[in-house]
Amino acid sequence: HDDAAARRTMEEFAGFPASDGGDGDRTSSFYVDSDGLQRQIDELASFSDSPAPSVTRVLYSEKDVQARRYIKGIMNQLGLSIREDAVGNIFGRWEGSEAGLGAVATGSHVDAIPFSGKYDGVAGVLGALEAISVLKRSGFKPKRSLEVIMFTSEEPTRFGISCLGSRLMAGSEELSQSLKETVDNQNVSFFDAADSAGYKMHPEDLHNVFLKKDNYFAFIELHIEQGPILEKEGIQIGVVTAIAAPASIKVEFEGNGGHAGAVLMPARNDAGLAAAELALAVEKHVLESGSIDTVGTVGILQVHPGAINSIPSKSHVEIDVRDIDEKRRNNVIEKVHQSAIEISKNRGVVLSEFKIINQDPPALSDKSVISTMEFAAKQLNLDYKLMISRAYHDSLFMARISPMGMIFIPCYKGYSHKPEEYASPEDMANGVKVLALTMGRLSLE
Ligand SMILES: NC(=O)N[C@@H](O)C(=O)O
Ligand SMILES: [Mn+2]
Ligand SMILES: [Mn+2]
Repeated sequence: HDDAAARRTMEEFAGFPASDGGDGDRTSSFYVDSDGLQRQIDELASFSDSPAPSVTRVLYSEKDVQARRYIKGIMNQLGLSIREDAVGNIFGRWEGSEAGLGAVATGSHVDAIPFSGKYDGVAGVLGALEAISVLKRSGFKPKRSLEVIMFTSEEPTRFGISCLGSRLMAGSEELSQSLKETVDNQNVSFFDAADSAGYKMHPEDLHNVFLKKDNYFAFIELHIEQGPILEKEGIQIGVVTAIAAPASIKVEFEGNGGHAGAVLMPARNDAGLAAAELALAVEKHVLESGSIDTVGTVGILQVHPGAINSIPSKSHVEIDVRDIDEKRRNNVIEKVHQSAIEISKNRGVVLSEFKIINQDPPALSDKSVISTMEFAAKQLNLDYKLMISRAYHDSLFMARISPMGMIFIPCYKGYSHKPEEYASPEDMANGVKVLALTMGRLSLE
């Protein structure tokens, strides 16, 4: 990919001759410090509650606080003005010449589910900060301000709520209410956990997290694809056109438990078997949806008391169902609910909870943001592919308050949510350049 084209574009943007220092010239207009970026990715991965190469970084944990401090350190070095809202969404701003105009924002998350990798979310935070460096190095002067956001809790790990920070930014009254009763599996309340991480707040402060609809002119998120398509097809950039609709359900069964030896099979009301049967029912309904785009996962299945010689008296199941077609997904959810009721009847156990935690609509990327990302990839002579995201992202909610777009880069065998997750420095650099060019261009609109 030739930087000359990018340099010409930057000159058009910036309206001044960019230096043409040639190879290795750190000041050349479009230089990505790949080594520096990789160093940051590795350093951030060290803030983990699980051994390398895995990363575990749960919301408001000590490691999360360390990671937040690390990100603010880089924002400081870049001379960005830093703001944090009540729940700890962190904003680093590069003031534009027309600060009154809606800013162009980018960002992602640094929280990581148990035993995952070091690129999910991180690529879109450290990569975004490097994109700002690229623009600053090129001498670019923004008109609209540029803002890098580190969202609080994209992963649903601690409180079962995904995209907690971006949902609130997008004005989720429902969430601001439910957080008042929300506790984690150690019975720690959301507010006590936030307080332990330095985010002391009162429930009514949650409304201050809400952002106005036209707060941002555009929001773009850089992310690893988390699927195998780009790598398989040898394409460098994914231009995301839509994000699939995620839903998550919590189910609890209660039976009467008892002695594994003394209670004969006909006399049992086994909550564990009810959970197992429901897990298979989820798979059945998803496979019968008639579309490959419907996916269903039982990522959490727990039985109580959890003793080999005790019949499970309680079971806890958490189900993740997604599809790019909201109606088709909701049909599956309804069928799963019917199965849960049937199973509880057939097995004489109580369906003590069937709670839909979230049932979000899919999001569409904004056409003009898409064409700007396509323009940027072309300028950089990078092949790109229009594609949908099956994973959800903070972009799903930012789309509610801002024209949204996402940039995907290939990742090794499409691995994600596991330690083997990997994106090459070259692919990271490509993503950073497309993001920088896209933000630069949108900032001048
Ligand atoms: N991008 C990403 O991994 N988001 C997840 O939280 C998900 O489950 O999709
Ligand atoms: Mn993730
Ligand atoms: Mn992510």
